[in-house]
Amino acid sequence: MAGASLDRGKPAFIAGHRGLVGGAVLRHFREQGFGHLLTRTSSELDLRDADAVEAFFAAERPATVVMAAAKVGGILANSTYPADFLSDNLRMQVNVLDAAARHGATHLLFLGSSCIYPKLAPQPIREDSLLTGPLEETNDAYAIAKISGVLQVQALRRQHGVHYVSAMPTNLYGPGDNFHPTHSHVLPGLIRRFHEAKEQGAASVTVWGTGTPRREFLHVDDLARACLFLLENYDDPAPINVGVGEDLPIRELAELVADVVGFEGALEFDTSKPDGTPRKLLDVGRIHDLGWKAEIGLREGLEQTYAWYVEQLAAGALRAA
Ligand SMILES: NC(=O)C1=CN([C@@H]2O[C@H](COP(=O)(O)OP(=O)(O)OC[C@H]3O[C@@H](n4cnc5c(N)ncnc54)[C@H](OP(=O)(O)O)[C@@H]3O)[C@@H](O)[C@H]2O)C=CC1
Ligand SMILES: C[C@H]1O[C@H](OP(=O)(O)OP(=O)(O)OC[C@H]2O[C@@H](n3cnc4c(=O)[nH]c(N)nc43)[C@H](O)[C@@H]2O)[C@@H](O)[C@@H](O)C1=O
Repeated sequence: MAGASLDRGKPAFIAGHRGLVGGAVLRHFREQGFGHLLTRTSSELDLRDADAVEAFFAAERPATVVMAAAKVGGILANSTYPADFLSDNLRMQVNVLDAAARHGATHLLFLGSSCIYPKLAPQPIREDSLLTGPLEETNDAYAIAKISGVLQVQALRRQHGVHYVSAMPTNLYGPGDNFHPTHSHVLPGLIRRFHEAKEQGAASVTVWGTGTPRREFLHVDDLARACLFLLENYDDPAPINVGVGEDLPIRELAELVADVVGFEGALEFDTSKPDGTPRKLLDVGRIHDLGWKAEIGLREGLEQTYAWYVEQLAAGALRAA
């Protein structure tokens, strides 16, 4: 279904603009001529605080909202802090989506994640797999919060006639990522570990799990393009997948990162760490049919991200995580 027209001159709120996704969306929206972009850091506006969110929307009245603020982390962070991942994300979503509808935001994009689908969903995963089976245990709390967001978008559309939509991106990477040694996702985690091993002349690098799970990786600049594309061209209650349509085993990903970083030692696998879901490849047929496709190849995206990481490290400008 085509999107209802969005006015790029009206105020647009990018929630989570200092994060991986929000940062890329902000850059893209600036380039695309948005005239009035609203941003707040979490210390300026804690989105878990309902009164503060209400006051912000009442004062600023954004017409468009991209909900890219969330408590986010890799497999270990998700499985260690499930209570925080559930309640922080529920609070932020409920506050932002309800206030948006109450204060006249006509367009909103809610970002979910491919982990909302059942652990053993048929591959590639279609949008209609949602709620057809048990979730992956390492991220079930986060997934339930995200599924509630999808339902909230659908309920607000039904009750208030707003043009709110939900996108389900696959695993993301790129400039602005969180490179924390234990709480990050696999790609930034490995970039950092291989880089440090190269610098220290280490003989081997440890990769978590067995190396057999398969994952798909989308560059965040591709996702940012998809976010605007969907706000302008998609107006449907069903969530829509955003991915590349190709995946690879973690072992091959690790070999690729080692090659890009220039680490020539051995790989070891720590099987005491969780593997997570065995495979998570999105079916991207629906978004392809609408006319959007990923453009940045994994090797090219990795080289660009590694160059960015080295530059930020030298400048002491990597985000605190
Ligand atoms: N990274 C990935 O691989 C994937 C991400 N996604 C989704 O994309 C969205 C963004 O993720 P990503 O950019 O990676 O996450 P990041 O951790 O990079 O950024 C999250 C942002 O959320 C903001 N935030 C967190 N807590 C609060 C709070 N209490 N109040 C206000 N703002 C807050 C932070 O703001 P501040 O910096 O000011 O503290 C931060 O900039 C999430 O919904 C996530 O589920 C989906 C699939 C994969
Ligand atoms: C985006 C997505 O992200 C998470 O799910 P995940 O796909 O399992 O993400 P991950 O990137 O953390 O791991 C992918 C695979 O890689 C392996 N792995 C190897 N070495 C490292 C490593 O060094 N760090 C990490 N994190 N993983 C490693 C790891 O063992 C696993 O097999 C959820 O939080 C979920 O909620 C979510 O939305």
